[in-house]
Amino acid sequence: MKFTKMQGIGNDYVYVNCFKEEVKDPAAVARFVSDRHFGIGSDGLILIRPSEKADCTMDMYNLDGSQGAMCGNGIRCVAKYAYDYGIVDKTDIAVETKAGIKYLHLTLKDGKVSEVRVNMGAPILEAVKIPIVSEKEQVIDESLEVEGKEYYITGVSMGNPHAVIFLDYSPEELELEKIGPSFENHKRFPDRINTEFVHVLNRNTVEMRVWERGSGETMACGTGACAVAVASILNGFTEEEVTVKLLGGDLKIFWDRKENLVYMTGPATTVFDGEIELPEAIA
Ligand SMILES: N[C@H](CCC[C@H](N)C(=O)O)C(=O)O
Repeated sequence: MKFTKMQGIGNDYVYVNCFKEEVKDPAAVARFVSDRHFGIGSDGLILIRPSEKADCTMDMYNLDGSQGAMCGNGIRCVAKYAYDYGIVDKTDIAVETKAGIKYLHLTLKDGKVSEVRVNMGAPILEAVKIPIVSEKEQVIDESLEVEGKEYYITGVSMGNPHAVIFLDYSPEELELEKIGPSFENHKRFPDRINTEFVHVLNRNTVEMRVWERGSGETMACGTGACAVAVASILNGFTEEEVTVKLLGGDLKIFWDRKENLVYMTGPATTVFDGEIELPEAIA
């Protein structure tokens, strides 16, 4: 199977061009290729497939084989891939996802994609649509007990579910691998959840770490950064333009409250092209 390894501020996936390749069992292939010792090593698998309604379709699978509806760092790389590998010959691109069609703009420098701006659509705040079990219609700064400790979460979906927690200290002090799974699998999250731990630095800047549903801690999460910016604005901590500092780099998020649309701007990088022999059982 031919693939391209790409990363968006360190959130790395194996990309397969399904205009040319066929992947019969994406969940199993995701688990195999993601393994950093027996496979290629990645946060998951992204299939780039034809679409009837857009320039292409993005299907995203986490490291554990579960499918996510949307992937922010991933969709920037899909747009760059589509341009670089000739699926499109324009810089305004539409990508179909399970969270609807997303519209992207590629910025070129010396003919190369240097930055990608994504219209991520409207944030979803209704608890039942995230989903998060709650008595209230929205989950804003709501208490959640995890392993006997009380945290306060703000729930936002960007097509995939997020619980945002604000700390008054740097998230680098957290032992994420210890507490992450307890959030991910908490009974109040029927579809599991991506959890972001945030420290507000000023009215336009926050720093965060993320424990992703199905992938564990990643260097960055685009939809997570959008959820963090929305939660920061809802809680009155920042302005509508927020620089989100993640382990792998920064993303610029703008929540246009008038249009109720979230824009994410960041890089997309191709690491290498490769070919891998899949085990017979999943080939
Ligand atoms: N890393 C991705 C998000 C993956 C979300 C996935 N973990 C799920 O929702 O199951 C991003 O850049 O948005």
